Amino acid sequence: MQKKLLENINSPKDLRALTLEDLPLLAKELRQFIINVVATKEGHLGASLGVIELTIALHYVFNTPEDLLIWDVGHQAYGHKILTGRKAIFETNRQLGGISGFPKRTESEYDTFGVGHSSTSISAALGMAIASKLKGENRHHIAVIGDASIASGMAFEGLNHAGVTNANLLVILNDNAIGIDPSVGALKQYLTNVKKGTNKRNNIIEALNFDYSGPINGHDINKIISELERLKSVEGPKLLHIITTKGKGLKQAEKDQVKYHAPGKFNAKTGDLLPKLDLKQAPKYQDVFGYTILELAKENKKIIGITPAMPTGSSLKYMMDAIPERAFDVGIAEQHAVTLAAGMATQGLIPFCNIYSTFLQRAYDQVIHDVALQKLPVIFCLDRAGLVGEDGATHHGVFDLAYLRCIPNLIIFAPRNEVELRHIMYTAQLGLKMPIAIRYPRGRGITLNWKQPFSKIDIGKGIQLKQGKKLAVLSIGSVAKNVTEAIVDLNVSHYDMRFLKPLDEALLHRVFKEYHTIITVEDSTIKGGLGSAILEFASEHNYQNTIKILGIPDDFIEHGNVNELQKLVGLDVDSLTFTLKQFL
Ligand SMILES: Cc1ncc(C[n+]2csc(CCOP(=O)(O)OP(=O)(O)O)c2C)c(N)n1
Ligand SMILES: CC(=O)[C@@H](O)[C@H](O)COP(=O)(O)O
Ligand SMILES: [Mg+2]
Repeated sequence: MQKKLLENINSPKDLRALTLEDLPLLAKELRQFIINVVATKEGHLGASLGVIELTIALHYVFNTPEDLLIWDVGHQAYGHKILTGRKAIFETNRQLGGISGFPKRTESEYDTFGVGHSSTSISAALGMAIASKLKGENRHHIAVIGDASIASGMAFEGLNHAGVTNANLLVILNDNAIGIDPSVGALKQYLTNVKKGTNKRNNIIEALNFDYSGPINGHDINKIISELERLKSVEGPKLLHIITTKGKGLKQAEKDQVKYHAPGKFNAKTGDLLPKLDLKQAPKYQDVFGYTILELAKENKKIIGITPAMPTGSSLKYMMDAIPERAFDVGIAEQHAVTLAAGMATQGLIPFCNIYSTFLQRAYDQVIHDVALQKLPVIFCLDRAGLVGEDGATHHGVFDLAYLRCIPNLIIFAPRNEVELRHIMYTAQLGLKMPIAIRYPRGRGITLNWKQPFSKIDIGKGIQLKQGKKLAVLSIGSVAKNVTEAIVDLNVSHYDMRFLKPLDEALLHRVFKEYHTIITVEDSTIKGGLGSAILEFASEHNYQNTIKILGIPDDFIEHGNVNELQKLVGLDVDSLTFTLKQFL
């Protein structure tokens, strides 16, 4: 009978008791374990399958958690979670109340740093290494970072600093030549040349004062272990370059690496994706963006599309395929994406800069300093706004309304459905004299016949969706759908504000005069968003109405599916009905 290894491993101590000869079998079991769970529970797949050997080797060679291991982004850390005491609860991955899909400090002492947004690992590991030195503690600090993530500005900042320290820092560059979509940029070309052996003499890592080793085969567990053992005694900053295959061990995942980054449910035995029910469904917002920008760009030659590393996720891919000279994937470089768009806008181009709401947080200064301050008409399309679901606290797009509202010269719009998204994209490219941020949610909308003729939206105008007597509900964005359902049997008015900025003050004066009670609803933090704007309006105009703000509480919201999370924060249909009834 074949030995079973994984079932007896509850911590890296158990792993270290195995012989070197055992490790390939363990790798096989660990891979299968991940495949089996992700096939039914969903999650990120390819990245974890690609680092199975590395994960085992790291916990085998280093004395974790005493030695500090940091996974960049963390979507590749499933093997790490399973080997560090979370095997039995791995089935709860990304589910409400279950473990997080990313390393999280409160979850395990092996998760030394909370991650989710990319390219933070080198800075964090360097910080820890400097701290260890100052405290007189002798330990290793290891950052594992992918080829797409290391191309980000923040990773370079970390490397640049580390190179003038003698910190005990090991950076492992996991090079699989792909991010979510194929990696881009000159660094990718450079790494390809290193792999081919044509660039050995001109090593930018060594130029940054790092001890460089590699590239080595990241699936050869013995080789990695012996290299890690050697590096343990090398002083100062060092970088090990390993070559891996994303999705390693599952044929389809190796072949279609984009799809199997996070494939949804699939057959664990065959690897085939489970067929989706062939229902007539409303489109995903991202697709409405993708098809609409392409449609507009065919007519308006000034339109440019920009995405920082999310061509598939944002659906800018459609334009990249059709008009490659005017659609750019700039890699994981949100700051650059924004300022690039600003530069283009100075020259009369019309850039649509599509960034997930959560990732725009990284380019906040660029939005203020490079775009709004200069009143440059960049069109920001903020996808994945609101609660995104299973990715959880690191990825919810719930701060955008608050962090954007305080910026002068910026129009802020949230479509309540896909048709409104189309119309505002059309409106924005007609020649706004200032920037606009359009924020819309993850997932599908509500309109089957979404491809309606374009029509211009009046900037700063809200609309009334329902007339009632007892109170007024003001909502913004796609949460309007929940409000509409929640008030079917209630005698209340409902207004879609559409614009957070400029506010429709004429509409608000009418509402404040007609209704004593006003309830605001937004799928964004209640600190600083629509509700706050309405309170400010009331205060400025000395209105004494009762105002209740509904939205995301002042807390970080965990992972779970969107319906569960909406319930948790009181934004689902039943909760809204219940709350509104209290005010009738
Ligand atoms: C700041 C930021 N931008 C974008 C993302 C979305 N994202 C998650 S993983 C990923 C690709 C990472 O590629 P790489 O570093 O090569 O790791 P791999 O998936 O290949 O292991 C991207 C773009 C993110 N997590 N953080
Ligand atoms: C790890 C990461 O940041 C991405 O893979 C993210 O999970 C993508 O989110 P979407 O599935 O919403 O595109
Ligand atoms: Mg990669």
